[in-house]
Amino acid sequence: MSIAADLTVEGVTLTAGARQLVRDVSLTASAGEVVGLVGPNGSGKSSLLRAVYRVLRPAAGTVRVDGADAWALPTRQLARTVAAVVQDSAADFDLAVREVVAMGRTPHKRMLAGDTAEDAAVIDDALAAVDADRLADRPFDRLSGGERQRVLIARALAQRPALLVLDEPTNHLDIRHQLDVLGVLRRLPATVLLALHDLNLAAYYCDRLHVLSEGGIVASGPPAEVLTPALLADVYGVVGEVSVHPRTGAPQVTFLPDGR
Ligand SMILES: Nc1ncnc2c1ncn2[C@@H]1O[C@H](COP(=O)(O)OP(=O)(O)OP(=O)(O)O)[C@@H](O)[C@H]1O
Repeated sequence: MSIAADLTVEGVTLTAGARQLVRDVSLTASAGEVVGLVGPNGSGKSSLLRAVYRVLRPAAGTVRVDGADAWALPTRQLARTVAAVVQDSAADFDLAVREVVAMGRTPHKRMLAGDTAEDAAVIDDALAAVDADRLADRPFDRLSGGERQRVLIARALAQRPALLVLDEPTNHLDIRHQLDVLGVLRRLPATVLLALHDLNLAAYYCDRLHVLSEGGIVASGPPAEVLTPALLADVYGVVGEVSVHPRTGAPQVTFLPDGR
């Protein structure tokens, strides 16, 4: 298995009953890239991510991971390759934090095998990466929203995936933990596809962005090419200025709430 996988989404259409959630979407994330999905509420980001981590089967189109049809891979092979951190997962585990993170090792183990020293080290690393080492023995279901989110990210890291898919991973996190988590994702060898609402964080941490609007992709490319005042007006209906931050070199969006 590669350390980082190539993701190719081609012509994907997603439906729920008669409703079309996403239509004819194509996008790529190359090995090792951090690729952001941005767009207004209801534009189809979560739905598209669900098709990639194999929860919502495309009505048309394909999702390929290193060339293989993700929807045809054996479950165990998929779990060794792709990890997901989803929105408001109904993860009410009656488990300690460390046990939740240890679940990330399951795809790599034989049935009923215990944790090896290597598993223990990977779990320790994952906990430390999200500043959750101090939470290791706490019951997961008593954690705060942000603490839970960090533990679920640690579980995904412990899976050592070649493709990591995250839906709003900074949700619930304070600013320091937002920056820390995105920094960790940035440094991973894996390919990362994530939905983000904060355009300044997306601009700083993502190599490329795909902008979704009403179920379709309306712009794709490096943040500096994609995030323009015209796009902010067209897609979000807001007035914003975009400058290059003098120290980070990343595009920085300033919103002008009253259009001034
Ligand atoms: N199972 C479903 N049945 C009907 N409509 C659905 C279903 N799942 C999603 N939708 C609709 O599809 C559209 C896209 O939803 P999705 O959750 O993908 O958007 P999103 O871009 O992730 O939004 P947000 O930024 O609010 O999280 C929305 O209009 C949503 O109401």
